[in-house]
Amino acid sequence: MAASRVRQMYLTAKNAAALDAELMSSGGFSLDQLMELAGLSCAQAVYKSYPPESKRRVLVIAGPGNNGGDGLVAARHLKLFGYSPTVYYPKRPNRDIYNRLYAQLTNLKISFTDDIDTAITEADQILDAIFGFSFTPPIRDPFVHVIGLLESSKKPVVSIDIPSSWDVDSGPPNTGEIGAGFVPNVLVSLTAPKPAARFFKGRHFLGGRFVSKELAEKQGLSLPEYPGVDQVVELPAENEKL
Ligand SMILES: NC(=O)C1=CN([C@@H]2O[C@H](COP(=O)(O)OP(=O)(O)OC[C@H]3O[C@@H](n4cnc5c(N)ncnc54)[C@H](O)[C@@H]3O)[C@@H](O)[C@H]2O)[C@H](O)CC1
Ligand SMILES: [K+]
Repeated sequence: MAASRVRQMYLTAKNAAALDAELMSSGGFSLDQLMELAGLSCAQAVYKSYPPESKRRVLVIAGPGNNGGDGLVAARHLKLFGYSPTVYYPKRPNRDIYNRLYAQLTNLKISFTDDIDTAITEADQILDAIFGFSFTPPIRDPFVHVIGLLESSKKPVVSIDIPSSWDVDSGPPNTGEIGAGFVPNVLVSLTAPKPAARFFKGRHFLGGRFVSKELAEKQGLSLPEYPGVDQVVELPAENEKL
């Protein structure tokens, strides 16, 4: 009898990128679809963590890649859920998908800001959509300044896929490096948690409900069931897994 492969929950940076590519090739998904589901998951996780009655002013900090795109999608859903999102998007690549998301947000009268210092001061909470699984340290400007502000701010932060500035596979930066003091309150892992999530102690959701049982099996992934129609499932805290 063939030995069965041990299935685990974590996806390295390399495997996350490969799975993403597979979803968009043999999986038949378009990037727009995946990003829409990813961003909707993140908006739902924000809603479950900080309902709009208490923390309405959400600052979405969007980076230059698809993590930033997830943040733009989330901003649109957050507006529809009753929040007042503002977006800081300092590096906007001229790509069709991002241009369309930008148009959707401006049509909903979601404001964009260039003043990150004031925006953080005025926000009730922050959605960190700066970097995801393609981040490679060390961090470059203007995000060095932004991460520094997030380190010193006491505002609650929800991070998409990884806490930005953390290495996807090895976790938080070393003491003294940029981001060493950046500890978000909530993490929304997409598809599957990345190894850095092992170091995360706050509320942890899984989103990106687009992997079939067969594909999970093929990838050696063990993923939890999503409840009902939810786009997120809450995972046990790291210390509860011990
Ligand atoms: N299947 C899924 O789970 C899906 C996840 N999605 C999201 O996409 C990101 C990964 O997106 P990608 O475009 O590959 O990369 P990033 O957004 O992580 O960032 C790339 C971007 O950042 C720049 N960059 C990299 N390192 C640095 C640095 N040290 N300093 C400054 N800038 C840096 C790089 O040049 C690029 O411009 C994944 O995490 C999910 O959030 C998809 O939306 C859907 C499918
Ligand atoms: K992030």
